[in-house]
Amino acid sequence: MTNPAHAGTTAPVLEVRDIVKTFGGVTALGGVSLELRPGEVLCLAGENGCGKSTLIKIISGAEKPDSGSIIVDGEQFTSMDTTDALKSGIQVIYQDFSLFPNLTVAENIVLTSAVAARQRLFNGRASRPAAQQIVDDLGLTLDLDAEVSALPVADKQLTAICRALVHEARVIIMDEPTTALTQTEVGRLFAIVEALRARGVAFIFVSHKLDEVLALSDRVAILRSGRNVITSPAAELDLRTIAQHMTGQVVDDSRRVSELAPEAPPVLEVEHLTLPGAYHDVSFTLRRGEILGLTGLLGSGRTEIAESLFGVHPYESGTVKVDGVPTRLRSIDDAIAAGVGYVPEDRLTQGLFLEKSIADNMVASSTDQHRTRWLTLNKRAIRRTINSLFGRLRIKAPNVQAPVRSLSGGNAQRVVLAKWLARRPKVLMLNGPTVGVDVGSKSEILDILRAQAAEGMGVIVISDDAPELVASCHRVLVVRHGRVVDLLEGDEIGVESIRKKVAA
Ligand SMILES: Nc1ncnc2c1ncn2[C@@H]1O[C@H](COP(=O)(O)OP(=O)(O)OP(=O)(O)O)[C@@H](O)[C@H]1O
Repeated sequence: MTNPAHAGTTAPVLEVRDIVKTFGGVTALGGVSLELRPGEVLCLAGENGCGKSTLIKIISGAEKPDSGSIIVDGEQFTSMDTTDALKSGIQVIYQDFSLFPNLTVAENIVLTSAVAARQRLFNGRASRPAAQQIVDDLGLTLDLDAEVSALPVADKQLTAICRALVHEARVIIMDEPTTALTQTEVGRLFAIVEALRARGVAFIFVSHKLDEVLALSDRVAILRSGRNVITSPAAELDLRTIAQHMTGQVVDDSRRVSELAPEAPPVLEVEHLTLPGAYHDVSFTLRRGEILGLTGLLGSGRTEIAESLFGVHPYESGTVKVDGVPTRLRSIDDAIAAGVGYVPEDRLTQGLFLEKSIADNMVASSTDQHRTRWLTLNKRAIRRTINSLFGRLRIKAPNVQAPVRSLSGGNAQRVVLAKWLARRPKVLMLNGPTVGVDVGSKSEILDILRAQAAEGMGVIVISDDAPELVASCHRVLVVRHGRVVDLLEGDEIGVESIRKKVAA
């Protein structure tokens, strides 16, 4: 959707010229340029590790470039610090929103501007009128006195947007803004973005959910390996073309599920599983070699079901059999011992040792699977597993010894996936396996799951990404208000049918 009032006619509010940034031997940005006009929405897209976050950090003063310049309203900076960026009206809303959980909404909205103005004493009460004005101005219903820790994710995001506006933001950069939102909340966010751009606020969206951001963006800038590939009006691009520019190759997102052997035995049998307040009377069977989708809106109970099967929040009643053996999953240890694995949604905070190497992280929880028959560590097998997973998951890093902390978000996610694959569980559940992962890698990750299933693993993909479910799942369970309400099979599985069932 273009904004004729602003597009192309006015001077840029932000220009980035020939930015170069290296980390040790890695070139994160090899001379990137961009420009952004008032009221414009630019989507910044590219594969994991192509340099998006590094560019954002440089624009917001969190990192210094090796060379290049940033021009805000005609004023040139060779590098900015965070205060320069704030004063120039550049605001970044990261995925975690960087809010203070124990402060109220009003205090959070006003706090950064107080810090930027170097106020020594912050008066929380005095913050209320300024916060109220912004909230009213946007027509939001946000409880200013609520403590941020108690807010749903969408309201936290709105708080972060209001905070950006206190400081007269002229450019708001949003990192994966729609990841944790329901469709209704995405609609509400986009309406706010539309209202703000009409007032001349410009946006950069960094997102892997391209279909969503395409609907809102004027232009799309694509980076590949730290360089500009193309910047083009959104109306002239479709998802397939974007994927091609991002990866440099044709991406296959078609439905590809193998024929299940008629005699494939069940690997997981769940009957009448109930956890009051979360889900009720859930029954299903997963067969060896099968990829089963578990879908539903955020809050439908889909995650809680998986977490119970992994022993995180044990179920209260019902029965579970793994490989035909009745199993009580009271703890994570029980689940792991039974051969059940779970790749959680919030991967970065769960289960990675950031200071340790990729290799160490990959095999951290699979030493038992890598022993010789004399029970000593089988170093050769470990090396083989590490090198094979490093290659198959195309982890972008100089080598397997690089610390996980130095990886881009999407690449760190692959390490978590590698860690679980190294264990070779009987049942692997993955929550949002490709959230935050670029289109090319998404298709590769689905290929890897297909290959694991073909070797006999039972795979459960918990996801609200309909195309991903269609591409990979033999059957799809739909969960609503804590109950399984539908089971889609064969030809019934399509993007529209899944979306309809989920929203019904
Ligand atoms: N602090 C750092 N030390 C070493 N290398 C780094 C550091 N920060 C980024 N890199 C490297 O720079 C490259 C670009 O990373 P960046 O985080 O900007 O990618 P990205 O496009 O945001 O990826 P994603 O979509 O996965 O978040 C990657 O190869 C990454 O490993």
